Amino acid sequence: MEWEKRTPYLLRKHFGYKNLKCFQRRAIDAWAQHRDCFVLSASGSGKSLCYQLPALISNKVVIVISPLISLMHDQCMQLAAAGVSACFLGSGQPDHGVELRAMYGCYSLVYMCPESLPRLARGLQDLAQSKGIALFAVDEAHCVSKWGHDFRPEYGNLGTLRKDFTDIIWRGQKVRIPVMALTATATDRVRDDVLECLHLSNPTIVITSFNRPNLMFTVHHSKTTHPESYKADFEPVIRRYKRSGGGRRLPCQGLLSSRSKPPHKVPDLRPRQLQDNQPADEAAEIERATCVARAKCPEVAPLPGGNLDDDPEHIPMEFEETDDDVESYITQSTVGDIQDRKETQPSTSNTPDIEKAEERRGGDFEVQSRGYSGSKLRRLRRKFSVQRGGNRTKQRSRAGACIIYMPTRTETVNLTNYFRRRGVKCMAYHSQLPKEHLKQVHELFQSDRLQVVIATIAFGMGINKPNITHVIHYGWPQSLEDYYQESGRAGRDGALSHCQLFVDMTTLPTLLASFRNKHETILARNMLAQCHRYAIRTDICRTQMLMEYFNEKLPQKCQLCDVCISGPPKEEDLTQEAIQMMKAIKHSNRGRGRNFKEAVKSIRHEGTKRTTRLWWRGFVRILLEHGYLKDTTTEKTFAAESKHSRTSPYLKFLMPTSKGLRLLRSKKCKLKFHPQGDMIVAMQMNEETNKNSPKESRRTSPVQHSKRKTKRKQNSR
Ligand SMILES: Nc1ncnc2c1ncn2[C@@H]1O[C@H](COP(=O)(O)OP(=O)(O)OP(=O)(O)O)[C@@H](O)[C@H]1O
Repeated sequence: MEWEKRTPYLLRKHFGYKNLKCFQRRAIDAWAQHRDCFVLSASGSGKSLCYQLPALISNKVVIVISPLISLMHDQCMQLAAAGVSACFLGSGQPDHGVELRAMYGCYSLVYMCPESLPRLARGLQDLAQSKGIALFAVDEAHCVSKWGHDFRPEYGNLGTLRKDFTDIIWRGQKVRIPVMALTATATDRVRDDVLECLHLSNPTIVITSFNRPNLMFTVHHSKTTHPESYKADFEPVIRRYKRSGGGRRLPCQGLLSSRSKPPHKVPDLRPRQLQDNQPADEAAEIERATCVARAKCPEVAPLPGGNLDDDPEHIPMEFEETDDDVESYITQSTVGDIQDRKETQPSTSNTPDIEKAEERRGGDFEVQSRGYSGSKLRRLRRKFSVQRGGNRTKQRSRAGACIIYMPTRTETVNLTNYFRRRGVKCMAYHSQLPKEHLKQVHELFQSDRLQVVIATIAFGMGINKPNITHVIHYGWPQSLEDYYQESGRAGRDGALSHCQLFVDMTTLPTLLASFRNKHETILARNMLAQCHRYAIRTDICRTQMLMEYFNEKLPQKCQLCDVCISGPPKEEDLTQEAIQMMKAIKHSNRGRGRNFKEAVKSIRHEGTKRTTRLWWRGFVRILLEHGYLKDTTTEKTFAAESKHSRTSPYLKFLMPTSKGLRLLRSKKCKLKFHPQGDMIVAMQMNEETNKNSPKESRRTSPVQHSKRKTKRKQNSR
């Protein structure tokens, strides 16, 4: 094929790769045949190259539709480093000359938001007929679909591309400009929706495995809203980053310096090599970033005096108290929603304070950047190659970088403070912080000068940083698409990386506030149910479960996740419990079944060692999954939307199935199951209460308990 001849040279020259990956070859081949294409490939697999290379091969312009300015900016910077001219257009572009030059074909790649498309329609037509447009690439194409996890209504208008650029006259010939849609997260339904909305005609579908074999998925139970939990859950992270030099002394600067205390004289215990390699200006840069943020934000509260060391025992010996702490207060004060200063404790409220789509988009920021071409391009390229090859980067990234996702904005700030007090260099990121601050976080993190970012979902799309070794989700994600996409930020260099999920298994995930119609609410709850199922199951490999969600069958277990490593818990004979539940719901079956809570109450009254509703909820879900019971309410609402409809955690009215009734009649049947996450937590809680309660009340059923009570009353009479 003609295009393949130039590829090795271009690949080596601009990107330093030897070969195209198989899926990249297929996508570019479709483009070369003027065919539309849909590319579905794991995050970090290299989708960008599928539309970047056509620009270089054809010497025409590639128009890339992208959802966030920050994302476009990152890509332009990376292309500049690769010696490819690129620019982005739209509200974030301060230089109007860039738009003019872009429409004259001065840049190989032109990025724009979908909102800009109607305004630029005329210019694009002219460009297509003059310099020529090689391709329209719709990046993060799942935003097109309202079934996707990042729906953007403006993406719905992109269907016009196919109509408007089908018969373009270029150098006397009629050409059809292909459209390429790319995404890393799309279920079958989302994929079909994208194809339909974009009006792709007879597209080539390129689907690769979703699997990222270097990601270790683990799930942990944690009372994520409990004040003690930060300590238990984050100590390993803190230790890692303290060791790698996160808490060194920062130089005092400007308005912050007068507030800081003189440093304690403590011996510097850090390894020699580390001390020598740590540039002092980085910390100053972080500080400067927040100074700027503070200056820009009118509602900044005065800095609190004298309470930097209200937790002195937590200031590590080898780290002097840092001015970074002061910065954390600035970060708080820019939030405006934090009242007191006891924020080293997690929020006790479990109510998420963000609306998902808004938060994700709100995390975008404007960038003062013109296009990259000519001498500017060469300068940038030199600068980047020095940074890339430099020793400093290697030294800094030894512990890897880490993103911690918190469910609420308040909690991002709380945890940032907590980390800083323990000497870890980190910054908060959420949509309500000043844009200047967000931009700085991006830049510092990207250039390895910041190790930990504590963020809401606003920080995610487009973070293409190779050495992120840990992504932690602290609280229930809203969907497995979200979870997988955000976790996909880890291990992009191919190195083994950790994706940890901390959830409170005693609670059910709740929806973030948003405008949804009834159907969308059902869908969103269904997505939550999938997250719950993922976290609670103790007997299926986590990666296999994630792949199953994306309709991919992974033939082997990953051998990395917590289920594969520790193995499922021992099977228990739960026949008696199954019969108890079956009996409890059988008798009040009047067409709609028995309320789950009432059923548990009646079982407790009869006497059982399984006293918590939490345990029964887990167990009922097993029975539902195995077809012994059905949930009449969730069946109606979930069945249409989910292949896992039986496993919804939101139990309401239960009825035995014919299989369940057969179990009641049979004398020999034995039911053995692995207890699930919530059942294990319930049993542990039970044990603890038994340990702490007086001996006589241990392991007594409510019936025994009430009998004992009457006896006591009689005696006293
Ligand atoms: N042919 C190739 N050979 C080797 N490495 C490659 C190749 N193509 C891409 N990569 C590398 O893969 C990494 C991810 O690339 P890219 O940002 O395009 O991923 P992506 O699929 O767009 O991810 P996301 O969906 O998360 O945005 C980059 O660091 C890039 O260097």
